[in-house]
Amino acid sequence: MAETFDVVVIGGGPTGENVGARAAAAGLSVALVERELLGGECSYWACIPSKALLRPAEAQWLARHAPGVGETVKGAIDARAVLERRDAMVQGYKDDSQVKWAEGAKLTVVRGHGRLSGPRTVRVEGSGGARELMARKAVVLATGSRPRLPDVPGLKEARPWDNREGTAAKQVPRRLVVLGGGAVAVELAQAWRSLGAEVTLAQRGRGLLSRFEPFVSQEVEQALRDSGVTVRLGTQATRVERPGGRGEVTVTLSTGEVVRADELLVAMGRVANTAELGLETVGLTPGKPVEVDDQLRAKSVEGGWLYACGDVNGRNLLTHMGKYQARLAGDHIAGKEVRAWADAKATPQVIFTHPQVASVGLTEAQARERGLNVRTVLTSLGSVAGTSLLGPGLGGTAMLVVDERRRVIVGATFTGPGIGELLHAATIAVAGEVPLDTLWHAVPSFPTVSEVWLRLLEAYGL
Ligand SMILES: Cc1cc2nc3c(=O)[nH]c(=O)nc-3n(C[C@H](O)[C@H](O)[C@H](O)COP(=O)(O)OP(=O)(O)OC[C@H]3O[C@@H](n4cnc5c(N)ncnc54)[C@H](O)[C@@H]3O)c2cc1C
Ligand SMILES: NC(=O)c1ccc[n+]([C@@H]2O[C@H](COP(=O)([O-])OP(=O)(O)OC[C@H]3O[C@@H](n4cnc5c(N)ncnc54)[C@H](O)[C@@H]3O)[C@@H](O)[C@H]2O)c1
Repeated sequence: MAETFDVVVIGGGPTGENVGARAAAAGLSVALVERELLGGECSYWACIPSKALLRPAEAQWLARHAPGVGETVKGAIDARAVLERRDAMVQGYKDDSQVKWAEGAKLTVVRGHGRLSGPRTVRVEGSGGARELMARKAVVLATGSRPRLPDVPGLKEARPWDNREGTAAKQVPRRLVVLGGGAVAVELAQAWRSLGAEVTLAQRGRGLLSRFEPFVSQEVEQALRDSGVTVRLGTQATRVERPGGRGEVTVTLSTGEVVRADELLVAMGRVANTAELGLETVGLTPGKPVEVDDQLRAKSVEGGWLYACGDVNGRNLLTHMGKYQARLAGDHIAGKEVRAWADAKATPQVIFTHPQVASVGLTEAQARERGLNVRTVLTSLGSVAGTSLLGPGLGGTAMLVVDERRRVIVGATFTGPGIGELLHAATIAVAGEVPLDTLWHAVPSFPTVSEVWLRLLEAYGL
């Protein structure tokens, strides 16, 4: 006999938890199906542990630049203490506190692998057997993503690290090769280097973090080199050898260079978790992201009962954007009118390297592709007293992309120490379409790094 709920959510990561909580807060009954740990990839093997691994290196870097302090900060980071802190931040890979939270939010947690077995029905297979769940109003797919493993000869057999081992390893490898040049690659390369590993990063493209403004790539490359990471650009692995999948790994690059290491980390993008989700029972194609409309409903499924939020829909693979979609989907299921527009024009992101990278909205290239008449302004972070006070040698760059027709900011990018905390001002300006002439009256305090906003507006001509 099927158990009936108003809403059945498959996947209890940050997205699934939030959509469930939002719907439950509106008075709907919600089943939250999770096959592993409530809290998802983000809590245990992605955002949280990677930031826990990176934070000490940033603190050390900032302290070393602080006048009068730098000289006192000598020696290497205590890797054991950092790994212990990481373990604490991931709650020892246990989800008791998240379960408690979910129960407090009136969600019924169902353990097991969920899959659609037809319209509005979900079959859950867990250790206690199979259960059939029926959804009166909606089924929400929030199953996230998994790492993409390219078809490089010998790569799979070499048993490489992905984001799981790359964030959960119990020991620091002596030598680490990182394949990829996106967010995961740059963050984890710098993290493991700071803990003592010799790191070589090999990236196929000509630059790192290619989705950002081009200056970001150059600055992050320099920062990685300054941290002691060996960076190889415009190259990719053509062969990987590791007899028996253990011990030394040998990576041959397309340039002919051979790199030997103790571990190999693959950070080459993600694949939506839709392969074993029963999508075929409702006319969708397994293995691909579930395409959604602006109400987060799966396109081409009749009746509007199937939603997909977070990494699984491929819109924006970021926790905060998954949670944004989740809030809107939860509201829509509860009967409110919603439209998810921030995805397309005001997505913020912070890369937690030192220096940090923070951006929101469109890059100059994206804005031009959309046919906007744009003008950019660029300034150095070092131009304000707030940055100088952090210490000599700390700088960065700030850039705005302005839509000339409307005189509003459509994109902003910053690099610099702790700059992620400056981003929300830009996100408000972009999402709120605040006219530049109004922004001129948003006075930043002296002497904060935020005064860079003044320099940017002056550079624009205000
Ligand atoms: C190393 C790394 C660092 C990152 N750092 C950041 C960061 O700093 N900031 C940021 O915003 N983003 C970051 N991300 C991206 C972020 O982790 C994802 O965008 C986020 O986890 C997506 O949340 P989600 O709920 O959609 O999916 P997930 O977190 O992947 O959760 C999906 C859940 O669904 C469960 N599940 C899957 N299939 C089924 C099924 N059939 N039945 C039952 N349960 C199922 C899974 O077990 C999992 O618990 C990082 C990613 C990586 C890899
Ligand atoms: N701080 C953050 O916000 C943060 C941190 C980590 C991850 N994330 C998110 O998680 C997602 C996954 O990150 P990611 O770094 O794995 O993916 P990504 O898409 O950001 O980067 C993938 C990288 O792999 C390279 N690549 C892809 N295929 C390749 C191939 N066959 N050979 C060689 N190189 C190849 C690409 O050039 C690119 O540099 C991203 O969407 C990212 O935004 C966010």
